[in-house]
Amino acid sequence: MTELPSRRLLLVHAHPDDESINNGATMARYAAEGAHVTLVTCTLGERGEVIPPGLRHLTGAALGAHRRGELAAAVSALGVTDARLLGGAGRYGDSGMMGLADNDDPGCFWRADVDEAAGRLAEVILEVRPQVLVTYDDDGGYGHPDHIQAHRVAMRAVDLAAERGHRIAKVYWNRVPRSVADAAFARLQDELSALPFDKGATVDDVPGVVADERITTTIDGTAYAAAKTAAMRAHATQIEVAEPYFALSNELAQPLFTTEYYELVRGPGQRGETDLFAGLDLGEAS
Ligand SMILES: CC(=O)N[C@H]1[C@@H](O[C@@H]2[C@H](O)[C@H](O)[C@@H](O)[C@H](O)[C@H]2O)O[C@H](CO)[C@@H](O)[C@@H]1O
Ligand SMILES: [Zn+2]
Repeated sequence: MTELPSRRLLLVHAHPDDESINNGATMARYAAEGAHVTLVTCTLGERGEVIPPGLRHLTGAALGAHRRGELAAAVSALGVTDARLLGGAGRYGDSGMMGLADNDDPGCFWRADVDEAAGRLAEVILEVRPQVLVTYDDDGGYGHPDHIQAHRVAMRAVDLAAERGHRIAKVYWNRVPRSVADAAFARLQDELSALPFDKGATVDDVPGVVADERITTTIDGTAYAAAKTAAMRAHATQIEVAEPYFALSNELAQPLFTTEYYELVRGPGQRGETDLFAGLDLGEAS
């Protein structure tokens, strides 16, 4: 088996597009620095809305296949070569927004057995042996069933992998510090009239906003802004970009962050980190 780089990062996401929105600059930076970046996406997003009128004929499996192609283009823009679908393409269906009848589809990710799905993710962990894992908080950032389930499966897989021989040293949740969000939305209100979007989102619409005190790690991805923006543009059915803002199909403008923030929830570390691998002895057998 080919020797993997000494730094190995695993990110677990719900749908194609979440990786670029939440961690595009981080992924591009670590890939450019030679770390091994593995992305696991849990569904194909086949229940998503479609922004471009010319693509609105895409629904169900056809939309899922198209978004799989968007995901491939996005990870290529980020320089990431190891992108996987949990359990293989289509194993877990898009569950739709919380409260919809879609959530009752027996084949959707929200209805998946967490231990079974986590066992599949643990196999990836035992193969790649990452030191760091990134996922959402227990609300999935904004309460979407697939995001909540991705959190649950990821956190369970960390425990299963540890039982089976690989302990992930550091686990982070995606975050945005409130002071940064407040300042960005103040600027957005000033600039909204010049944007191609009807309205602005609010801070409450942004996943993972927490008090500044909970932020442990700041990844300055300014140098990788172009890669992140290109990756977000690749998800054309879901995202419209008007730098330094973007909107989803709800047409609510929100800031496109190229500095990305994290909360360390497991493992050694301290506030003020600027590296997800901070404090790790990467020479140790792992
Ligand atoms: C960013 C994200 O998680 N997108 C999900 C989400 O999509 C939203 C949903 O369609 C909602 O109805 C829209 O108002 C919003 O603009 C969309 O971003 O949920 C989809 C269905 O589960 C999912 O496919 C998409 O990736
Ligand atoms: Zn999502």
